[in-house]
Amino acid sequence: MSDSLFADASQRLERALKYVCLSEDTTERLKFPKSSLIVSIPVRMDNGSLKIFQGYRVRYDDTRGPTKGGVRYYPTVSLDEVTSLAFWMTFKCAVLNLPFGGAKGGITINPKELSKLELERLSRGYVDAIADFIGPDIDIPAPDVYTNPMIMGWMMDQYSIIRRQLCNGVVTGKPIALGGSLGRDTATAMGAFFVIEIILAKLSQFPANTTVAIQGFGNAGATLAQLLAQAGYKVVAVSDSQGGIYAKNGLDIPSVRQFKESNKSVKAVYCEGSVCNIVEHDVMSNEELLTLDVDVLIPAALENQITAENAKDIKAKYIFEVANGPTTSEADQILEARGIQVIPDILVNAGGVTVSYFEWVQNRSGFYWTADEVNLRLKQKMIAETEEIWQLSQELGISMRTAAYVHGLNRLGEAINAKGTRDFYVKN
Ligand SMILES: NC(=O)C1=CN([C@@H]2O[C@H](COP(=O)(O)OP(=O)(O)OC[C@H]3O[C@@H](n4cnc5c(N)ncnc54)[C@H](OP(=O)(O)O)[C@@H]3O)[C@@H](O)[C@H]2O)C=CC1
Ligand SMILES: O=C(O)CCC(=O)C(=O)O
Repeated sequence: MSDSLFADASQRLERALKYVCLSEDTTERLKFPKSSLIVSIPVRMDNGSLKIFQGYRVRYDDTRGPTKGGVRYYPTVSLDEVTSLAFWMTFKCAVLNLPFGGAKGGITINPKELSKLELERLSRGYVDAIADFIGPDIDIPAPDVYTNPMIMGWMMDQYSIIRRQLCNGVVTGKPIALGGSLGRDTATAMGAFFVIEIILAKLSQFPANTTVAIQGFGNAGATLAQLLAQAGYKVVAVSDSQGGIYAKNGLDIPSVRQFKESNKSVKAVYCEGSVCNIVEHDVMSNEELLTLDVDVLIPAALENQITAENAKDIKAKYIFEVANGPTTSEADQILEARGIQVIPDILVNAGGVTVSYFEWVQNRSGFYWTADEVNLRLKQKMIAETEEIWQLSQELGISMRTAAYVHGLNRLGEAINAKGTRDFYVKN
């Protein structure tokens, strides 16, 4: 595996470029981020000490519109990771035909170690540091791993203070009371659910005969587990950062969610000495969950989970990538050779940014939609783009991942070409 996540991510672009007709200039542009910002964020801690945290924001490409993408708070966040996530956002927005380019942000921090007030100071400090880099028509942050609507509300408020006017379109995924959209909290999972339903129906894999394992039990993973269980799929395993649980006849997802809420983890070891309503189950590691004998595997936590080391041991027939970048490019080739279908992140998890787009539209128009309107529009978009990518994959005989990149590249390439070469800036 390449040491650089971005170098590995770029290989997907290289593969897809063989199937599109783009000029060399256009191709060259797509290989580099437009601009990258590294900031230091001083935070006064509750004990009076001052700590400096490192933050990032990368705007990858803005040809199709203002850049868009979440902000991650995680101990391993780096410029390389944020650049890769911004790259994926660029393709994701093109795949869903949203009028956005791609961006991402992050802070190297374990937010679980901060008090609520420290977290608020950190989030406001981050916006102070990146304020000239973002804006409703420039770059629009949103939630990602270990960030949430409360943090988005603080960020929007801080930006509005700096600009001395209410700017609720600068951030999406906000609390409803501050201009958030109904349905944004469930959108990533709901979008993934629509993709899973369409693809599995095409492959004659029906809910009652389908076992599912999900890695990651946060906003995306837990909501999707619930949607799948409600639809009759047998969700047999779930996990979080502490490890996983498995029940061969299926877990009762509402009980697991309730249990996690009060015990911080799904892992059964936390059951000891407390009342646990989860059906009888085994505990397992995250690594073990990935190689379970299930029909569907759903990585919904972090990148680089399925690698050249464990790809040969994967037993699932279908992988739906809810996490960004959970499969390395080496693993992709092993899985493809073994006939395991991988449905890629830039399609499967695109429900989140799609409803973020709806939120931005609602903020700009000042006219708010019902949850049914949001979910219906999300469903229409997810179905339409999934069908197109499926057709491309069938016609060209390529994987769903390469087909998704080709689909996005066609739109991106057309937009880059339409802008012209701008050569007069660089020649002479
Ligand atoms: N939220 C969104 O709108 C979107 C999210 N995504 C992607 O989906 C994935 C999950 O995001 P989201 O659900 O929002 O994030 P959350 O912060 O809500 O949840 C993250 C989950 O991952 C678990 N986790 C953290 N570290 C590890 C680890 N080392 N091994 C296994 N599990 C771990 C967490 O465990 P614990 O609960 O114990 O902390 C938690 O259950 C990410 O890849 C994100 O980029 C993609 C598109 C949109
Ligand atoms: O909602 C958004 O704008 C972006 C969500 C995100 O970060 C992602 O899709 O990975």
